[in-house]
Amino acid sequence: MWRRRLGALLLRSPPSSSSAAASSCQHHRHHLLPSEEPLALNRLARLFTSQAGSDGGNSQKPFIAFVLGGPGSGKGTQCTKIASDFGFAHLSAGDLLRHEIASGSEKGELILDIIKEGRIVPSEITVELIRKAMETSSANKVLIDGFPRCEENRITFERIVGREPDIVVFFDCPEDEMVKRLLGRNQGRVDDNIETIKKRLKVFESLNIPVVDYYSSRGKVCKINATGTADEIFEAVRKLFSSLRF
Ligand SMILES: Nc1ncnc2c1ncn2[C@@H]1O[C@H](COP(=O)(O)OP(=O)(O)OP(=O)(O)O)[C@@H](O)[C@H]1O
Ligand SMILES: O=c1ccn([C@@H]2O[C@H](COP(=O)(O)O)[C@@H](O)[C@H]2O)c(=O)[nH]1
Ligand SMILES: [Mg+2]
Repeated sequence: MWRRRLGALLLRSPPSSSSAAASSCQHHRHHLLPSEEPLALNRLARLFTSQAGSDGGNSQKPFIAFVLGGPGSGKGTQCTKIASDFGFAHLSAGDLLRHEIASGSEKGELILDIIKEGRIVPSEITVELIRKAMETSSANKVLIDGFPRCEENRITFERIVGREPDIVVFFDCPEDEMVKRLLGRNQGRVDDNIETIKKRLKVFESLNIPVVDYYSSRGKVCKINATGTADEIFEAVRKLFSSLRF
């Protein structure tokens, strides 16, 4: 009850952005500019949002940002910059799956077949890889890049990890730009060919957008205009992350 009332008190508008790569964000409890925080309220907030454990208060739950956007929208590129400037651990679901393929496991063979087709790997497999990576990293702020891909992914994450993200960053990019970027990526990915790209775009529209809509309805989505250079886009990203309290 207290926490709910406090949450309502803490809602603030994010700063506005006039840059080309602007962001539009919804209200949520982490949008606090330190300069705007009344001290007492800030202290109360920390008291109520910290997850003190048996170690005397050091075991806080990590701040989780899901990073979504179409194939080639620049999620990986921007996550690298966020990790370096804001100290986040960067967990890319696609990279975890490709790592499993490279391990030569039986599961890896199944994953490879699915990725070649641009389809979605069974939720239990991906969530288990993410859960283990989160446990290993023990970071207090985590970017989960390219996940959840569908509602079932989302529900499985929330069930197994027992958390919702604190924020969802959505990179909004036109299809023709995404296709151009993917065809020029040149990293030898089995899914960077026009046939698979078309399938990935369809899966994105039909299964991933509903996840963005779900989190939008929960006030958690910050949409970033993902056109322009990577540095221009990062200016909008930097403004967003600078406004967060984590
Ligand atoms: N703003 C940009 N302008 C032009 N090229 C870009 C931009 N951002 C990233 N790229 C390039 O586009 C390609 C795709 O970018 P990136 O890998 O970051 O996208 P992604 O969203 O992670 O894609 P995927 O979903 O396939 O993993 C890369 O070759 C990257 O260098
Ligand atoms: O949560 C996920 C993430 C990825 N996949 C599969 O991997 C490829 C590549 O993912 P990228 O994020 O583009 O690196 C994707 O097309 C899916 O086939 C997945 O199933 N679940
Ligand atoms: Mg990527």
